[in-house]
Amino acid sequence: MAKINEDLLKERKKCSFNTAELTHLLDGGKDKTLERHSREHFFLDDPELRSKIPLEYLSHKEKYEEAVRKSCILFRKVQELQEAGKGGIENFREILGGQLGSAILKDGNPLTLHYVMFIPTITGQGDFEQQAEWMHKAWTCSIIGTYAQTELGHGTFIRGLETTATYDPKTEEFVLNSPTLTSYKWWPGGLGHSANFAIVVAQLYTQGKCHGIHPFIVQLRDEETHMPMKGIKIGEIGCKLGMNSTNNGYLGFENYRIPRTNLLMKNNKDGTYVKSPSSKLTYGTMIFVRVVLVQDCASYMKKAVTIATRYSAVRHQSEMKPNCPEPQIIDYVTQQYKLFPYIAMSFAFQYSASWLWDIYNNVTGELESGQLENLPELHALACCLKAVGTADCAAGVETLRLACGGHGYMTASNLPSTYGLATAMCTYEGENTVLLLQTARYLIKIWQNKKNIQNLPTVRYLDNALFNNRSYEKSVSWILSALQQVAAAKIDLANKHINDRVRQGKAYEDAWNETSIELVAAADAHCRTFLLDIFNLTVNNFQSISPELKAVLTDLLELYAVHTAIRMTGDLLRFTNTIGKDVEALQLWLEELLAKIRPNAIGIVDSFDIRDEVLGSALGAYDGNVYERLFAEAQKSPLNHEPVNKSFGLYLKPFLKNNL
Ligand SMILES: CCCCC/C=C\C/C=C\C/C=C\C/C=C\C/C=C\CCCCC(=O)SCCNC(=O)CCNC(=O)[C@H](O)C(C)(C)COP(=O)(O)OP(=O)(O)OC[C@H]1O[C@@H](n2cnc3c(N)ncnc32)[C@H](O)[C@@H]1OP(=O)(O)O
Ligand SMILES: Cc1cc2nc3c(=O)[nH]c(=O)nc-3n(C[C@H](O)[C@H](O)[C@H](O)COP(=O)(O)OP(=O)(O)OC[C@H]3O[C@@H](n4cnc5c(N)ncnc54)[C@H](O)[C@@H]3O)c2cc1C
Repeated sequence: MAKINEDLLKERKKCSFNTAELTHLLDGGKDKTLERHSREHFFLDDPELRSKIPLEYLSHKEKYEEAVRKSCILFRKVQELQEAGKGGIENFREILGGQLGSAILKDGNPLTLHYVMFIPTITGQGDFEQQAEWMHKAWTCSIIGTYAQTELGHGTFIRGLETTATYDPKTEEFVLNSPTLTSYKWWPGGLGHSANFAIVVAQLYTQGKCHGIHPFIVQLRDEETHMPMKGIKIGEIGCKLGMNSTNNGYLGFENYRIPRTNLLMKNNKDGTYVKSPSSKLTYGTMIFVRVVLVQDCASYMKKAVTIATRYSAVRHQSEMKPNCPEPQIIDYVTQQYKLFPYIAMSFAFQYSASWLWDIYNNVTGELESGQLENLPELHALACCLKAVGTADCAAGVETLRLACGGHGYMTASNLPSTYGLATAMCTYEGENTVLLLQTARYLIKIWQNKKNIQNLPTVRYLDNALFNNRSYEKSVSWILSALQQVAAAKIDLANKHINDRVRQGKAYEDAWNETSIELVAAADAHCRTFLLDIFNLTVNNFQSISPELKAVLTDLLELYAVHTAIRMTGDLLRFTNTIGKDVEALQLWLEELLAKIRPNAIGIVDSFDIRDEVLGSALGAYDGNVYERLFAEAQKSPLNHEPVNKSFGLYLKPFLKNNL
């Protein structure tokens, strides 16, 4: 084992709590930690899953080929675990998103959509016979699928998709067509050259009538040769900001025929076209992915904040006092302000993600028995948590990269590619503004009709929050109550402005659009009250943890609360009876909390227990040997493999001669 950096050794001695206790708490128990370790060992210690050359130095094509190689091994290994009875959702969570997946495939996995959307859509939308026909092939990976919904012309407005599936009663087939350039499918992961099947979302036509969008199972490529099927035009969409191994593709159809039975029929039981009880049931896979993405936000944030916090303990810079040694940069309070709120935020997102996952499972259970009443609340919550979680995560990763100064800009820090993964989440699975407007739509409806509100756990606070008006106290409960009042006031005001505009003669839709900046802000505030509420409830409910750990979690909870409140200072002053002096008190409380967390900062990020291979960072490794690792990474540059590059003879030398 490498020698541990002296600063980190000192930091670890300062820690006031048992880091293993926090690790177990975060994992859900010691058994779960051991399970995770064994899973990490199974994947990360497999030499086949390592790359010989860092990805950054490969061409676009080579990156893809290496990603396919690794994805196949990953999937084979997941199947081995399933067969050995060691299966479970955690395996998928870890290798598809989260930490293991992004450690092994830093720039994305071209086969992810198979498990994340193809299989869930067959399960959620297929009838019994269809599941019997397709699930075995999909589970055993005899076929690899993707989810082809977005088109060149439409991603958000899916009712506007243009791909057509027209029923031909003579042959009992659907005929798929891409009538325009804008109707080409565009974006689906793995569609370019990896998948041989896809769920294709298309407008269903029977007897000249359009019945709206429906999902179909479509074969794209020959199962033996992988050549595109006749009538299928397919390829990759090209280079992106990040995720360059995910093989996002395009797809067009020319009179491409598929059997009638490939229309997913869970909601059309007798095989003839019957309108489903809610057209939104077709959107179920999107809810599922939004729910799991919130967990990924916590994972990426933990990873980035571990890297930046360890680096900040090792890095020394400037003089705080004349003639004193250069301090660790973690001792600058501005630096603490860049780091510690994101440590706290990781907890907030983990706890809310876990609540959301439970609510999701309850509601999907109800949907199976035809109960739809709780779907709108789930949809509204999943939309805002996905939007706020991914936005905070991307902004957090960028702040943490900046906190690492120049070295944070190196790919060897692993912060740039983590940002690439995080910022993509803000767009895919529903663009964030659009999702916040979905939440706002729900909140406005609730505001206009509060009859049933006490049965709706995520919004029942709105019943009386408008009049909270509590005077300032230094407590989380005061901040929560103030945030709830802000959310209620924002919803109330947006509702009033919509109504005013309608009264002035505007169409409701125009009034909505003119009020939409306020609506987005209302949804954002509502989401932040939920995040704080759940963090607070979770910490308060921990019964059997040590007082030392409880104290640390309380510090983090308070920091999250105060940080949120300070970010919303204008709203507090505007919508609650907070006054200038209270804001000053909040600021002092924030500074007090940063100082309290400072001695435990390294202990807390150590408790995240993220292996060096997962961090993938010269700046964040457990041993803190930052400079040695940066130097070693530089040696991997192909330019350093020869003393003189051929460009010298070709260009530089003649250029230098010409300038003589
Ligand atoms: C087999 C084992 C599997 C295990 C896997 C386990 C774990 C996986 C773990 C980890 C993986 C983690 C992460 C994954 C990692 C990497 C991911 C890599 C790649 C990501 C792939 C990304 C894929 C995509 O992007 S797919 C495309 C997604 N597209 C969108 O999201 C489009 C967004 N647009 C929409 O959703 C809609 O069009 C809209 C904006 C909502 C508008 O729709 P519209 O019909 O116009 O609706 P309208 O506004 O009129 O509202 C009508 C009404 O419906 C309600 N509504 C809307 N949507 C829903 C919904 N989804 N559910 C319920 N209800 C909905 C809406 O509120 C309105 O209601 P009302 O009239 O007001 O009552
Ligand atoms: C990395 C990545 C992977 C993806 N993978 C897949 C995949 O596997 N399968 C798939 O089908 N798709 C996939 N997508 C597509 C993705 O789901 C869409 O890009 C996303 O839903 C956003 O839609 P859009 O591109 O049409 O954006 P647009 O809707 O065109 O957004 C552009 C701007 O318009 C605004 N806007 C649009 N509508 C409204 C509105 N109603 N009100 C207010 N503002 C509005 C948005 O806020 C945004 O600012 C992927 C995308 C990315 C980036």
